[in-house]
Amino acid sequence: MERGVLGSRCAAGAGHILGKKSATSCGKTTSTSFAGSTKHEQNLHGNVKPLQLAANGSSCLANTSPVLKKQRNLSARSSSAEVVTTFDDAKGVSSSVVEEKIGVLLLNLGGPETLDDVQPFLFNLFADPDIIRLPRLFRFLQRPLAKLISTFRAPKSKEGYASIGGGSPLRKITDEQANALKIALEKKNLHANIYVGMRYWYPFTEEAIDQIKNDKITKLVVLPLYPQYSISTSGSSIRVLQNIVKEDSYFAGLPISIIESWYQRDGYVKSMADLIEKELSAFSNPEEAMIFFSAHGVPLTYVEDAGDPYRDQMEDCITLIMGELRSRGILNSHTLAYQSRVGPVQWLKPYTDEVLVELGQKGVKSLLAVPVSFVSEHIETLEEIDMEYKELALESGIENWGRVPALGCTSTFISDLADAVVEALPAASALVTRKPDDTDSDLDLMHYLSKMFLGSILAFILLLSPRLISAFRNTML
Ligand SMILES: C=CC1=C(C)c2cc3[nH]c(cc4nc(cc5[nH]c(cc1n2)c(C)c5CCC(=O)O)C(CCC(=O)O)=C4C)c(C)c3C=C
Ligand SMILES: [Fe+2]
Repeated sequence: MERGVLGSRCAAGAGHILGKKSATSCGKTTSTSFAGSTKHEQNLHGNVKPLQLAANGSSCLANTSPVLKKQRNLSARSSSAEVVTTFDDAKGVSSSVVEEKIGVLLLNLGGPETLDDVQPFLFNLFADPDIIRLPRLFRFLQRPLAKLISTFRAPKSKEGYASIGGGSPLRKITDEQANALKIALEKKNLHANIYVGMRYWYPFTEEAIDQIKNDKITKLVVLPLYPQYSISTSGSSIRVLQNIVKEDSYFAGLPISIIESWYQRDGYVKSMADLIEKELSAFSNPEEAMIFFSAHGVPLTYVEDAGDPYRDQMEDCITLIMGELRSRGILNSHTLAYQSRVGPVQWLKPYTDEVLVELGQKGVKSLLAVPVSFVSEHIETLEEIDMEYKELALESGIENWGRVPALGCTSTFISDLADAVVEALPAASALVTRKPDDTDSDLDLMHYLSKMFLGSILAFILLLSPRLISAFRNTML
């Protein structure tokens, strides 16, 4: 992992842990279980799943088929300590108090905070095997390739970040959401520590996970801040956790419940519909405006070859939001397109930029853009949609342009996320892990050395070859 100033920001990461004192100041409820037995309630909540590792240690979440069911509403369990009643031989019943410390880990992408952070941030992103999926045989190229792509991509990305104030707002917004979630949970009588773990920048997921261990959390709910599941987003962050669970006995025994996706929750759907309804009313002829859902894309192979449920979930999400709007008598036309493609491969279609031009040519005059794959403002809303796509739309003949803001800390939305956490808690169970054996570590060392060797040769060749570089630049930018 590449870090801007190594070590110096770790303290900032620790600042993202909210409510460390809560465990001592909360109420109790009683639950009864027989000594030694743990109740595993797997798949109880539709999309809430205790994480399981396959026997080969790889994730079985990536190929999870989309879960399109509505979540069941289970009653809230508000506790930070529970009385465990055990049957003590023939003597009778004895009780002991086990302190429960609940943690909620919010997973997000992270973004560069300054322009100097852009290249190392991009390196971390492209070094992720869930972002650039190389065949196993070529995995040794991952880091040299990440170095190369991040170096070439950085100037363009920097321009984007410069135009939105010199850095990503993601950290600040995610911290605000974490605070708001903590308060919403407290209102529901659940006291929890909230941790923020970013995949590619500070505070890194690994830092948050360290802190969870230091705080001796006894039950953890993992909540990716992406409404829909993709291998490249929630999947990638969950993999970081899985890898730690494999190595660490504390995490191997920690009851964890992972909320894989939550776009189908009523609270989210209604909050999105509220925002759309409000923004539509700003048009002089609201009923004429087309609702234009723009989702972040993924390469087509993710969906077609790797079984990523992202596209199915996205389409289902749009159907649910439109259903809610129709039930309110809002009958506007709508469409879905995918934005932000990177590199030479085919991404999910249709592409946002192409659809905007077509709509303009077809005579659409009013358009409301709705970013739908993310719940915070970020470079792709503030720069790509608000600047690039708006300009393209206006050039293409669209006259009236509007954009729905990201949900951010909207109270109905945060309150629903809090409900999702409460509902996920009973499903928490220890993860199934496999300890690496000695042969694995020998192989790992050989693998690592050969990777380093071949990777260095390749980086050397590529960096010395101007023709290759200019061909590469033409495809990546
Ligand atoms: C659901 C959301 C996202 C998916 C899916 C996703 C996939 C994905 N992204 C890239 C490449 C880049 N993403 C970048 C920024 C970025 N991506 C998301 C969300 C999803 N990405 C967000 C919220 C952000 C912005 C963070 C911020 O700082 O505000 C970038 C960097 C910006 C740029 O240069 O455009 C890149 C690059 C790939 C390759 C991918 C799927 C494989
Ligand atoms: Fe992205």
